Amino acid sequence: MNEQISTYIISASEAKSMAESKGLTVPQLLPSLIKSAQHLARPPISDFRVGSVGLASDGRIFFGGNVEFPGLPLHHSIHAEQFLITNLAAHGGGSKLLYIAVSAAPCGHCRQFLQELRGVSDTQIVITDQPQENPNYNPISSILPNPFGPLDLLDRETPLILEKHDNQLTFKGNLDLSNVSTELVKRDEEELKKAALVAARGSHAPYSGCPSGVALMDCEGQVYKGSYMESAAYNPSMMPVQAALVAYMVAGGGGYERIVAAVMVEKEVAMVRQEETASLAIA
Ligand SMILES: O=c1ccn([C@H]2C[C@H](O)[C@@H](CO)O2)c(=O)[nH]1
Ligand SMILES: [Zn+2]
Repeated sequence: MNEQISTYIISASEAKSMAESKGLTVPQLLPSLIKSAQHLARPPISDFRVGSVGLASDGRIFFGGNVEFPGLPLHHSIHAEQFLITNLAAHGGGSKLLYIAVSAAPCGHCRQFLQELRGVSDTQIVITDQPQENPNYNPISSILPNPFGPLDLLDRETPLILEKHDNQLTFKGNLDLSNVSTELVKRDEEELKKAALVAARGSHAPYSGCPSGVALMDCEGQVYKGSYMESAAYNPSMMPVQAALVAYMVAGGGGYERIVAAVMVEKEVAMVRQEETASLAIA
């Protein structure tokens, strides 16, 4: 009954059969997966494991866990809900978030970050550590009434976080790769560079107009990319290194020491720059 799941995405067919075998609907299944999501968390500072599990409109289940980074300022941490949204944005193919279960009440930043999803007030949320015996789903609007969100700043046509973005960025000339490990062969450098550009093109940065993306490479030459994602309220934004680390973990990446190279792409002249913060995070 309580088997541990060590994957960050469950296919629609598997989700359906898991639910059926327990006599549950798929939304009812989510709270039973919270322990597995908590198991995926990496919180060496707080030792407080937060798990989140979401059901997407394509029937797949997406996981998120909180991630903390010793040696970095606390605002570099990834909250479980943010992890889940980043996972869904990267792998959901435009699917919406219909249901979300979280182990603990989401903080203010997470409630705000969720506003980046179009129509999220209708998404149903359940908080599993609440005192009542059978916690129920309620709309997100019940935990953040009177929200400030993307439509306060953008027109309705601007793509939101789970929608397709193409920022039309291109390289001006040869990218300076002098910071990239010299052990990397030219082919790997090119691949990393291209992946970071793809990530920057997919970045959700409608508020600053300064998209960015990061690509990481592990010691086996595997590449993981992450797109910067802004929040209408600015501070709960998801930085590109963190987004790439989410991709690394979702793909089953192990310890961070296996990451041997990183490339970040952003506009040459940008009001909002990631370079210094990104360098701090990957040092
Ligand atoms: O909404 C929240 C609130 C907190 N945390 C994490 C952040 C940090 O790693 C730990 C303690 O705050 O819990 C989340 O993941 N989500
Ligand atoms: Zn939070």
